[in-house]
Formats: sequence, C-alpha cells, structure tokens
Amino acid sequence: MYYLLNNNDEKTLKSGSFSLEYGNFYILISDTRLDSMGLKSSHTAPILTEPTPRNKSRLQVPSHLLQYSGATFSPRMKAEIIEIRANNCLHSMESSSPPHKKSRDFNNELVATDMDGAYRAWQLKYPSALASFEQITNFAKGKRITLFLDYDGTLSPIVDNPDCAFMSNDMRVAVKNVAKCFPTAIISGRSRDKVYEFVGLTELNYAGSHGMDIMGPVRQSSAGYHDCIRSTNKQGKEVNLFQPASEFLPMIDEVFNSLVNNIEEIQGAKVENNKFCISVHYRNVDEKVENFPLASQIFIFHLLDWKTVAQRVHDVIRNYPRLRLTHGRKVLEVRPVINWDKGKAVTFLLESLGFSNYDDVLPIYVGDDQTDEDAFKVLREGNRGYGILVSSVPKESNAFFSLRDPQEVMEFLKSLVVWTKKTSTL
Ligand SMILES: O=P(O)(O)OC[C@H]1O[C@H](O[C@H]2O[C@H](CO)[C@@H](O)[C@H](O)[C@H]2O)[C@H](O)[C@@H](O)[C@@H]1O
Repeated sequence: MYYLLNNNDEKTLKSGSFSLEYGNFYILISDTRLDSMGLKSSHTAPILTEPTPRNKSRLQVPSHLLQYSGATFSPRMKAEIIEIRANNCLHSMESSSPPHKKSRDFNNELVATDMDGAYRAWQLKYPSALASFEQITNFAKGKRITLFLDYDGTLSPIVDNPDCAFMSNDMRVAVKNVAKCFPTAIISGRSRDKVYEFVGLTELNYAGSHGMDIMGPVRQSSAGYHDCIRSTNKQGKEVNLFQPASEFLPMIDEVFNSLVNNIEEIQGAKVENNKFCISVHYRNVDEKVENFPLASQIFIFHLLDWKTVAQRVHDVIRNYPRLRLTHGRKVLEVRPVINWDKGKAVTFLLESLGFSNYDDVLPIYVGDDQTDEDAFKVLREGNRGYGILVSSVPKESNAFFSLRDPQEVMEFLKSLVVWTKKTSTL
C-alpha cells in the first residue's frame, strides 16, 4: 500500500528514483518505508490521510509514479513528515468541530437551519432512545439491564473549563436511583479519582483513563487478566483493581511534564493528567491566527493557535512510539499503545458482574465521544446490547439509538426507574 502525503509547502522532493513537485501533497511513500522510519504506528487517527477535498482537484500525480522504487529520506524529510502528521492532526481537530446548530435572521430571531432537517433525517438511522423506549424495554424482558455511562457530555454538559464540569444534583439523584435498580458503571476518559469526585456516588463501579483503570466487583476468576489485583475501595470494601497500562505510569508522567512545558504557554490550552492518559485541551485556544507579522507571533504568546497545539503535541510524542494520539471533543488524548479501550472495559465489567452469558443481560452504554465508539461497537457486534449516542448534531456512530443532550439522558434514566418499578409490581 502507498500513502500520498499531504503538505501545503512549496518544495521539491528529489530522491534516487524519482523527483516530483509537491506543492500540495505530492509525496508517495510505501507503508514498509513508513514502518522502517518508525512512522507508521497503530494510531487510531490516521498518521497520513487521503488528500482533503480542497486539495483533491489539484492532484496530478502521473500513474507511473505509483511504482515506488525505494527512495531514502533525509532527516529534513523526516522532520517534514512529522510536520505533515501534525497538519493531518490539525485537519482532524477542525473536522471534529461541528458547525453551530442555529443561525439568526435579520430580526435577530432564531431560525431553523438545514441542521434541524438533517438531525431529523439522522434520527431515522439513530432513533431517539426516548421515542424508542418501549422497544428497548421489550427487548429487556427476561434480561438484567446493565448500565454503562460516560461522564463528560453525557452526565454533565460540556463546559469551557474541564475542572468545572459538574453534574447537576438532579442528574446525581437520577444516577443514584437507576443504580439501585441495575448494576451501573461510569466509564470515563478522566482519571478514576477525578470522575469519582465529580459523581460522588458509592453505589457505582468506576473505570477511569478510558477504561485503563477499573475498580469493580471482586471477580471469581481473573483468568486472562494478569494485571488484576485485589484491593479495597475508599469505603473499605474489597474490590478488584485492573490497570492494564500500569507500566506506562512513569512515561505518562514524563510526557505530561513535557506537554505542560510546551503547551501551557499557548493561551487557553490546558494539559490534564488522567493518570494512564493525558488530555490536551484546545477548546479555549484561537482556532487560527492569520496575517500577523512573524515577529508578533513570536513575541505575543496569545497569538498561538490550534496548529501550534498540534505541532507541539507531535513534537513531544514523536519520541514516544509506545504512545498514540486520539481525538475527542476539542481535546487530543495521549494514551498508551495497548489493546485496551472502553469496549474492552465493558466486556471486563460484564464478566466481573457475573454476566459472561450474554443471553441473560442487556448492556446499555450511553456516551457522546469518539472513545465511546469502541464500546458501541462491542455491543453492536453480535447484537449484545444497545449503544446510545448523545449528540445534538448528526454524526456516524456504532450506536443504535440517540439522545440529544445530558437533559435527555436524565429523562431516559428516570424512565428506566419508573419502568422497573411498574414491571416489578405486576
Ligand atoms: O470519557 P469522558 O468522561 O467523556 O471524558 C472525555 C474527556 O472529557 C473531558 O473533556 C471534555 O469535557 C470538558 C468539560 O466539559 C471540556 O472542556 C472539553 O473540551 C471536553 O473534551 C475531560 O476534561 C477529559 O480529560 C476527558 O478525557
């Protein structure tokens, strides 16, 4: 397989075997070559992507150049490829920022835009879990519902300051009540301690760091899970602690410090230590700084933008091939390259709860983010349960159903409680 690298630079690439202009993206490179350069990793986000639609029409690479015959790359080229990687990261940052839902007309009144129609059309594919409540509960008959809840954007609204993403008391009560009816777990990208601090309910199980830090019920068998140890929780109860990325802790701390040094001078940027992974927030950073003389960009720190964030993150993690980068909501997530994610955490917790047999259980996972897709996928495969995507804009997902926002999530949780009480008195 060959990759066509995307670059906006005006330079000429010359190699022993071919020479071509790459005004916008004219470098062809084989995947074996990328491997040998240590550039092709298991990153979830592609390191090198297809050309963007903007550039597509300008692609004029003669077909004979597809016969790559073994060019070597100078350190300068390598640096350029790292820059391209950062540029592609920037494209993902831009494309993961959906447009505003509403626009205003001349009278400053809210008018519906195409977005509303698009959302309704999208709901044909991902029906509202509230509108489909009966279908969900019909399927749950004879089964034990098990709930998995993401935190940010699902139980708490997205806010500018990650330290202030508090859930409402009403939501806390709703989660507490639902946890009395069904086994319930929170699976968050935050550190486990932090998300516990926000939720504050002892009756739940918690998985932090995108599932890489699970505190759950004592398992009867830990077969296949070598990093599983017995521990006690804050209430003195015996629990199982599963931390499959524990060997990465020193590396994560080191990278966290480098990122803080490199990123936090960018106004609005924030680096969050989530124990087994790191979040680099750019929600409050200027998206693009243009048309400023170079000197002012150097001396006035607040002129740094998303592109700078992407470049600096890549500059730091290029030295750590065992770390990868994924994208969330205006956040870059640095995490260990291990075969573990929120989907695996769901399977682990189901087994811990004694539900290895999927005929007896209906897992429901509610989440809003890219990392929740791994859990949706696990449930979709083999029709094991339902993923519910929380989103107010249309997006492709492995979920079955949708809810617009945390308010609707709360309504859904309350409906589950009412339904359980009704069915148990029948
Ligand atoms: O898995 P989650 O519980 O959804 O955690 C994912 C990340 O959520 C947080 O960041 C997001 O929410 C912030 C507060 O609303 C918001 O400011 C930020 O832009 C969002 O990306 C959290 O701070 C991250 O550490 C989590 O990884």
